[in-house]
Amino acid sequence: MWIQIGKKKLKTKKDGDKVDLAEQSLLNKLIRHSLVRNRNQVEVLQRDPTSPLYSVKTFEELRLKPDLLKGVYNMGFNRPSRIQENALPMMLAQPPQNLIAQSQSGTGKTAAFSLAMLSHVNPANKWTQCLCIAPTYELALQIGQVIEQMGKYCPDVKLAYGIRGNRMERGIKLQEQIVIGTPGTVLDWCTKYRLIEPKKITMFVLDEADVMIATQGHRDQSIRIHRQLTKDCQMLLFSATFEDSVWRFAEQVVPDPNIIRLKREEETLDTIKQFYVVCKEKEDKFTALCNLYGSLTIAQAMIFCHTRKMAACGEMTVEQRASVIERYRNGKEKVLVTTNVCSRGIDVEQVSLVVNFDLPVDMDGNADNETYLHRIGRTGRFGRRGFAVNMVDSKHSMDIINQIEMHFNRRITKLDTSDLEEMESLMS
Ligand SMILES: Nc1ncnc2c1ncn2[C@@H]1O[C@H](COP(=O)(O)OP(=O)(O)OP(=O)(O)O)[C@@H](O)[C@H]1O
Repeated sequence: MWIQIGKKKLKTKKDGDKVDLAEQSLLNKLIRHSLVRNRNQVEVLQRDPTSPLYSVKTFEELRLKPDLLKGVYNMGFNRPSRIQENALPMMLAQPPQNLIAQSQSGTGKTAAFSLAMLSHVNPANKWTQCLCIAPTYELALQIGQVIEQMGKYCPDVKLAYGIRGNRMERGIKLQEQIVIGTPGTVLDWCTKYRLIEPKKITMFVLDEADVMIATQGHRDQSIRIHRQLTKDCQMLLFSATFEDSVWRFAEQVVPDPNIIRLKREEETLDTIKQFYVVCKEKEDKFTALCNLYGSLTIAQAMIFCHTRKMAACGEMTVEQRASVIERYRNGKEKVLVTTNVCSRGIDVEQVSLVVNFDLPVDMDGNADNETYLHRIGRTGRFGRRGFAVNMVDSKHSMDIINQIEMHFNRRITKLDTSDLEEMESLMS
């Protein structure tokens, strides 16, 4: 496979499919180099008052503990983003305050609530104090990795993963102060296995809170966990999207919350350029994809399909799926073909292209605007540039593009993938 970086064209694999380590290392260096350029872009955005990455405060001014400050700087963060600057003081206030918070994809929500949990726990107490639940196994794993990285200099704070396959001995209470997991397993840990004492939980975080509320299975399990907590337990709900009905429900469930909410026109990121390609037949979508690859410098891409069969991940176990994502995260795979299971939260900074091979639709065949936003948000992470390309192969899919444009009041530009010059100028 050939990959183009700037004017350089590099072969990633030698004949016989063996990776040349020196070549690979040079490749990684060049990829990193292009990311360094992007980092400067982040600096610029963080000083632009209209950017969601903008903040007036430093991490020091957010009064983080020294060990956490070390962790944050060790991750390469210089300044907080807007959501971090606004949400952290609310999450750390005394007496504790509830929060429902919305911020665009890739603007540092995970980092914000991870910092809140790490700041909140008392490491001397050897029982679970913070519970965080997320909709998928891979997202729970990813959040756990962020907490581990950030908490690198807090050796007494421990974390347990409440995910499928992580078997624990029944009845023996966990000593880990933080548990991150999916709702089904965490519920089992609270009720069936009694590993967690729900009355001792003082911070409860729902990531991707809208989907946790709107999807029936998740909602029932989350509510059952919530019912066992005390009334004083602090509740923190985060997502990039909240449909109106979901927002109303959240406000009913969360007592007296602080609220951080975006206006509809603020939900999309300017750094992600959105296009659609008209394809006469289904097969044309493959040609369009090849053309995109032929003319773009794509570090990594994510391609979304409707069905697991189409994405060829139907037969995978959650562990297999997680290991594929890990390979992708480490740059060992350049393309991830997936269904909606990876539409939310997955954070891989090198993703420069998202393709909606099949457009996101709801049960009634209408545009699923929230899923659309989460899918395209897999690129353009923390101020980076990204491209989102939608394949349109019918009148119905054109209608969906129009619905999405109207919903976010954003233009999605037509792209002719057979016209290389036009592509270059539009996508530069
Ligand atoms: N203050 C910061 N400075 C630099 N990078 C940051 C900062 N905060 C977060 N990041 C990085 O930005 C990327 C996106 O952050 P994160 O995953 O927390 O976003 P998110 O808002 O939770 O995204 P999503 O809506 O997709 O779940 C991550 O790679 C993270 O390490």
